[in-house]
Amino acid sequence: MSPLQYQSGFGNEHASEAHPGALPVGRNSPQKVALGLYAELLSGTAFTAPRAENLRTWMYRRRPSVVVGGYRPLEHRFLKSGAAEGQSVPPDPLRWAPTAIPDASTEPLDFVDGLRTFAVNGDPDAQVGIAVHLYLANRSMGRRAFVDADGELLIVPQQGALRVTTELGLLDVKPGEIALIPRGLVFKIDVDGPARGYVCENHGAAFRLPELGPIGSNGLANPRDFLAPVAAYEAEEGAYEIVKKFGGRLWTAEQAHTPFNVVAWHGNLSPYKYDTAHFMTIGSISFDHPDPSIFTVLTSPSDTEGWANADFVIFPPRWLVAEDTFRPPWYHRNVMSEFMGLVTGQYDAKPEGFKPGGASLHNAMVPHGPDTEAFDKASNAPLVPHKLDNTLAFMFETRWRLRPTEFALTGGALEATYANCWANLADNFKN
Ligand SMILES: O=C(O)Cc1cc(O)ccc1O
Ligand SMILES: [Fe+2]
Repeated sequence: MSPLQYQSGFGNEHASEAHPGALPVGRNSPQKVALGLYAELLSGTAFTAPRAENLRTWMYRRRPSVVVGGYRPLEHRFLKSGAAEGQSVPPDPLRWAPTAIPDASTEPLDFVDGLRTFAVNGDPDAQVGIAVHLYLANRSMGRRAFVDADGELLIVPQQGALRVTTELGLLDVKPGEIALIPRGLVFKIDVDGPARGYVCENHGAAFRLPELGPIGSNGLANPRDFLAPVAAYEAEEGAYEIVKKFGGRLWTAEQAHTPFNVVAWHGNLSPYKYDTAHFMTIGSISFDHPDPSIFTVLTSPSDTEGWANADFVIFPPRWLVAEDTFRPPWYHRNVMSEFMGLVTGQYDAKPEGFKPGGASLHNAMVPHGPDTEAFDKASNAPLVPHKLDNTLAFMFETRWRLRPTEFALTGGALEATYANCWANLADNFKN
């Protein structure tokens, strides 16, 4: 397959047409759209949201989205939303081993079937909070499409490449890259083998790039490295199943034609892919371990400045050069709640116990930090420049306590003995 084409720039007013002349010029809704198309507006923010935050896109398509059969409930045992669907959470640190991707011959799973919610907070009806899911997929969605009215989806592949088909075009996304799918945009995910990864379903304000403050006008995730699709539509005739997440539940409807029938579009509400290898990482060049906010790729603000509904933070390959410094993360308790995953390699605070495809949750005010092995090693390591390489961990950090789901607590991956990783931290006090 030849590489896909993209348009670059986070939040840009993108414009793309798969047929010349399909995009109206100088207006959005002409009396008759060119080429017999219908105009349809997708609004990701209230019409009257401030201009700097306003998100909307105009689509010019072969049939508008109203042409769909009625929705019926669709059961999904493992998909949960909002704090109310979480379990009461113990004030312990929690960690999970990787969940295996089932074999396609015994348990066929597409991206939607394979969603396993691990932790929830907030309430999708109140547009607050997040849900953290794992996905396990061993087959393509094919003629099945998904649309999430409850939130935007930040997808972090850990194993297996994804072909993401959206109303606005195609994205190829592989481990090390992420995809961002706006709330309400129809998409499907096809795979070419077993696939696994993490999803942050964001019920709150759309993810955006963080302010840079004194860092200046460049750095961290640069806007131009976010790639939006170009317009593309499916030519094949035939029906689709449309699965919609709406009010914490799944619904299914039959549509006699493809939802991927947008011939042209323009606007600033679009899906993106982003390669974390392009993240310009900043760190200490003197001493001390800085706060992990320096690794923020995207942030979803809450109504209180600085207290994010969700931050997406990565721990990519980087140099450690700080002098007279304990270089891994410090021991700490945080009012924010920290859900972590590992795409590849090792995480310096937990070199052995935290595995790619696994996860950890350090909820509000739950103490955590380097395990005994990491503490001993880092306390005695020569402080020469050291490259942390071949690694990618990440964190979904949120101001609201994350409640694990029943699946997370009883599905078999929870480590009963996680807290033992600190048990041998001795009292070394000498007076
Ligand atoms: O707990 C963690 O491993 C995440 C984390 C990393 C870091 O460098 C500083 C603080 C923090 O919470
Ligand atoms: Fe932490």
